[in-house]
Amino acid sequence: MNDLLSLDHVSKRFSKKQDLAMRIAARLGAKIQTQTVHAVDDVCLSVASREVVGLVGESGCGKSTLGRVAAGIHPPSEGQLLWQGQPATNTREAQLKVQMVFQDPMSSLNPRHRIDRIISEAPRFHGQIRARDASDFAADLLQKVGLDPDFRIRYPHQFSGGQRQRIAIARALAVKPEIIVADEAVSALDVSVQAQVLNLFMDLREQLGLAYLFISHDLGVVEHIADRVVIMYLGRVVESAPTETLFDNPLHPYSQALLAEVPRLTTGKRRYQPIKGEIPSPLNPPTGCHFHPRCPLADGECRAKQPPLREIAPGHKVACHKVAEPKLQHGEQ
Ligand SMILES: Nc1ncnc2c1ncn2[C@@H]1O[C@H](COP(=O)(O)OP(=O)(O)OP(=O)(O)O)[C@@H](O)[C@H]1O
Repeated sequence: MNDLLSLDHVSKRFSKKQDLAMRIAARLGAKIQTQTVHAVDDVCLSVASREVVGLVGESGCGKSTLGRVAAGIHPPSEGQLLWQGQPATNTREAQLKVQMVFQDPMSSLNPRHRIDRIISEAPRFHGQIRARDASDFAADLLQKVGLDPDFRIRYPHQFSGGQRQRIAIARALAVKPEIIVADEAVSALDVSVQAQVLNLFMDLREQLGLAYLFISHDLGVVEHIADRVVIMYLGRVVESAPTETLFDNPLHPYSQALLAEVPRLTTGKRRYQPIKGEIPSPLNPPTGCHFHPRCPLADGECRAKQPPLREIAPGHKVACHKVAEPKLQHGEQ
């Protein structure tokens, strides 16, 4: 498959906001050290045409930040974005090719604007449609996402959560993207509505040839929708594999622990130990392998050395000192 979007050794750091006490102390002349949050740390990730990549990990591991970097909302602190192999940051077209759908459509849809304005705003701004075509344009997109075209004259508060998420999807589609970054896009919806919106994502993939970076903490949803799964832990990718491979044979102790938390998924499969302890602070990440303080296999090497992400089978990459190198077949280099 040809990669559309690639994140090449991308890191994203934030300066931690100072709380009130720190700001007052700073005003009084105290020397306050700025703390740095290592939200995303040296991540390589790609999304191919029509591919659904599931991005999974506990809260705070950097999924949303990575999604925002992929969608061009946050510039990376290090590394770069490539669109079809070319640096993407300078071309407006490349930025429009990746659109984002968020968890809470109520806060991302302007409550004072009519739906036709919300949907047509970006393509009008970018000169893709004329003002007089905006209403028909919105009606057409509403139909594409399974809503009544007459809804275009209504306001966001007049819709249910599932309908608002469809409107957010229509707005994302308005600039003709090739990749949608869906950030916990079904997490706030009831289970039956979740299934409908997931089906809509899959229908749009068929109809429009879309690819997705699908961010979710819900492994059940990811198993259902993704072709490939990327597991993040404290800003780094720890494992990446085709979905079936990852669910049948997770290799990283963190991936195994995540799967152990979903009983339905482990039925009839190998049993793994659930994860213990809290995710450490990205302000002061552990040395070596970030997962070592919670890992049952950790030893001195894990505490001292960061494991590289190695390809141990075609398409299956893992960053763990304890996963053995694959044995070379006779005649292989
Ligand atoms: N704008 C920001 N300024 C400072 N710190 C931030 C900012 N955005 C995210 N962070 C921090 O970066 C880390 C990763 O956050 P992020 O939201 O990307 O994780 P996540 O895996 O998506 O978690 P969640 O599922 O809870 O959203 C967290 O420690 C978070 O507090």
